[in-house]
Amino acid sequence: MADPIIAFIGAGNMSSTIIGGLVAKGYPAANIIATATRQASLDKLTAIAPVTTTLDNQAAIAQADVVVLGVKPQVMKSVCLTLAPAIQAKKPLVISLAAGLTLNSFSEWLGEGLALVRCMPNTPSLVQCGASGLYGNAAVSPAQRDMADSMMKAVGISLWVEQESDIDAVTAVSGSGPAYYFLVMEAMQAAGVQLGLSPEVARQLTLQTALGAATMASQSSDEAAELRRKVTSPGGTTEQAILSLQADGLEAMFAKAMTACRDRAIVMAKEMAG
Ligand SMILES: NC(=O)C1=CN([C@@H]2O[C@H](COP(=O)(O)OP(=O)(O)OC[C@H]3O[C@@H](n4cnc5c(N)ncnc54)[C@H](OP(=O)(O)O)[C@@H]3O)[C@@H](O)[C@H]2O)C=CC1
Ligand SMILES: O=C(O)[C@@H]1CCC=N1
Repeated sequence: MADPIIAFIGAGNMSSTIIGGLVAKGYPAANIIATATRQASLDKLTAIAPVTTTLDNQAAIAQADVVVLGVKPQVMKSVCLTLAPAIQAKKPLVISLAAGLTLNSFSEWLGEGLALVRCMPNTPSLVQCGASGLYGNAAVSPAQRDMADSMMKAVGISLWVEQESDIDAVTAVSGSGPAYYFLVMEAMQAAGVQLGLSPEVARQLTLQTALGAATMASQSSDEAAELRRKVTSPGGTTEQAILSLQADGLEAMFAKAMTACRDRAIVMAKEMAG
């Protein structure tokens, strides 16, 4: 099916970045409907993308081939219980963006027999540089799998994982990952200022360096470790920075942080199940 009608339930940070990315890529805005609880949120969305909006979730679902659940995990159960009759009547492909929440929970809340996909996207979808992990249940048809895949590929890369629990690892790597890079940028900018640069110069150099390093790493046949080696002259300046970061346990810090992220997804699933 070309350009299915997609209803986004929830028009917050994540939905609006996917919608903005889709429309910027040429997906017809007329085929996208978004809902929220506050009209102000919908007005904010239509300022970036001229999609159809409504405060009526049921009306949105009645027209949809794909329903994207973009509300916070904490309210997902209560929202799903109210959506269940409309979803069972229309039987669209249902895609959850929520961290943690399992396909089993969605089957309990929405009823059995639905094609369900868990998608873990990230906010760089807004600039078509998103990275999404997807996992679907057995009811997802090949055509629906293509729909989910095409939707997320329009805003970046989209990879299917082999088991549902892998989505929690995807959350730790790419779902939450942009925040780690933003934190590194904040730290580099602040350190640049401490070393005497103006905030604006430190900011521009930090951002361009992040962009340059990411672009180079994604276009090069060299692994990141080899690219790093090429910057690091023996006895030179970079070596001192890298030795300092490693002595302070950077790798262990990332392993611990990302395990905490993955574990939080598992705990959220348990807290919000039932
Ligand atoms: N932010 C991120 O980087 C990522 C988020 N996610 C997942 O995406 C989901 C959304 O997160 P995020 O966008 O950050 O959250 P936000 O709080 O920014 O957005 C949530 C949206 O849900 C809307 N909403 C709440 N209740 C209802 C309802 N009953 N009917 C319709 N809309 C409703 C809110 O409406 P209103 O605006 O009117 O309050 C709001 O627009 C979460 O499950 C999260 O785990 C996944 C990957 C990355
Ligand atoms: O922090 C969160 O819970 C969401 C999911 C991944 C990114 N943001």
